[in-house]
Amino acid sequence: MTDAHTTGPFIAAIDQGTTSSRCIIFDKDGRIVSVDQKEHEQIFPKPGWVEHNATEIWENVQEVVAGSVVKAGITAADVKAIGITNQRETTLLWDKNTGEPVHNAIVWQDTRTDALCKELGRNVGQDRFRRETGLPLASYFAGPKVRWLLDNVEGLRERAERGDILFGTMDSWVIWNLTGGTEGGVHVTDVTNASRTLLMNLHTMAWDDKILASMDIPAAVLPEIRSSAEVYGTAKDGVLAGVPVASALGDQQAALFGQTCFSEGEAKSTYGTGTFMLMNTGETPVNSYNGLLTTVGYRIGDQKPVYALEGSIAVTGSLVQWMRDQMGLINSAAEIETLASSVEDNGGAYFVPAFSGLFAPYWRSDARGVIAGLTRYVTKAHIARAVLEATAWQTREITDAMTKDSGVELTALKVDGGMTSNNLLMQTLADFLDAPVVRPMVAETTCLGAAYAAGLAVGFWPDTDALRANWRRAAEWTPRMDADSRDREYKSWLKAVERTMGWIEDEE
Ligand SMILES: Nc1ncnc2c1ncn2[C@@H]1O[C@H](COP(=O)(O)OP(=O)(O)O)[C@@H](O)[C@H]1O
Ligand SMILES: O=P(O)(O)OC[C@H](O)CO
Repeated sequence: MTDAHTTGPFIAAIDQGTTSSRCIIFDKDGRIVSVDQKEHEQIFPKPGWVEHNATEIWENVQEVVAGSVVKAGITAADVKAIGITNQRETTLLWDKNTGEPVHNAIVWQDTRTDALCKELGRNVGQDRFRRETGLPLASYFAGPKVRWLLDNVEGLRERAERGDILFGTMDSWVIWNLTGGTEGGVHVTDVTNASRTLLMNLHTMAWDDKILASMDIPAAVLPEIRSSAEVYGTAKDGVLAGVPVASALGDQQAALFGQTCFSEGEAKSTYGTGTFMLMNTGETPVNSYNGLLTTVGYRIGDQKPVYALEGSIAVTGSLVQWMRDQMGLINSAAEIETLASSVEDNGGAYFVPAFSGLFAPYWRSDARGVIAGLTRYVTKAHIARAVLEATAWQTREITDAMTKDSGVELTALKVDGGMTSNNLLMQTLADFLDAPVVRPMVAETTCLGAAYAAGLAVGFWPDTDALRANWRRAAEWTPRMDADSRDREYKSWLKAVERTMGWIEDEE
């Protein structure tokens, strides 16, 4: 039921994430009224391959939307808009006549397109992609995954060229289904999601014909690129039938929006399956010379797009999951804090979780995970500590690169995401960054950002200033580590990172 102090109307935000889908109902003060969430299967067909069943995902989305509406005790009439946010880059092709996916979705962590990316680099050139799209040529992004599907699913290329096949990241898939699917569903994506495909020109905000040709991807499969905050259509069926679908943002951009980082130089870091730090760089794209991505932060209606620099880390929370599920060293994610707190330090061990290669600032697909510095002294508690430190050191490498690229010194870091409930990790982060780390009252900033964008689109909130007023600090960690220890430990971490590189040979 709704909180006694909460009266409608409301905004519903759907977050289609890597491990789960959730729906959160928010009130006008940006407070959570209800939440419903459901996990989906992670499919690992081969080493380095990660897939999702998109039909399962759409069923889960419908379930959590219904669940959150029931828990809130409201009806569609109380909901002014639906906002969408999603795991980015995860790639799906489906048949527009049947609504059936032609293959499982290929997840952002999947490395099967490594060889293809190397080939494209040789034939087309790395620089061209960086210049036009803001991204390095890497298996992380959607474009090469589309090409892989067209090359590997029998008969697909002909169907795609005939115009029967639609491509989308999870935002497009959810919006198409929500707005009617085969019965007139709208095929759109927003600028933030499109900026993760390697196919959108960052300067024109349109699909880049030359890049499409070099990747051999037919334009017929592509969704229309729209802003992040506007009405794309209305929900056709289900408990929210008739409600406008009014925003879409990749989840990390949504978190930037939810953390109200609306001014140049403001940054946030989200600690979930992976970790993604974004800094608002204003209305002009900033090129990175230090391994970051240039991406679209958001675009509200027909206003100018706002750009961001991003540091992406592939493996953080998923390393904790791996410790739990594959290693059996902990029973729950939260237990890693108890285990790691039972020792004073890492016992000399450093864990570099390059499971999907290394993302920012290295972009090395030939790297694989390493635990360095092992001696018989090291216990599972030291490894637990090294696991948490890995997240903090990887963040430090990103903040160093951000400072070099933007010239902005980090004065404090706004954080959110599932891992921020770990106090030891947050303290370690403040220590390694030598800067305060602050967490807002509403830790669900991803959904909040999608709700804010949808609310702006339908006039539920007047402007971004009204949203800023909702941001409140809940917790803060300040640095306690001496500079000598920090520098010494950082050096050891960087040595361990070097050991991960070159593990995968070209022919593998
Ligand atoms: N107390 C904790 N300590 C460390 N990691 C945690 C803790 N609680 C959750 N996690 C990790 O956080 C991730 C879940 O966070 P969430 O923000 O829900 O992720 P996502 O949106 O990527 O699915 C999981 O990978 C989990 O292992
Ligand atoms: O679903 P998350 O929170 O793990 O986020 C995934 C990112 O969008 C990948 O780029």
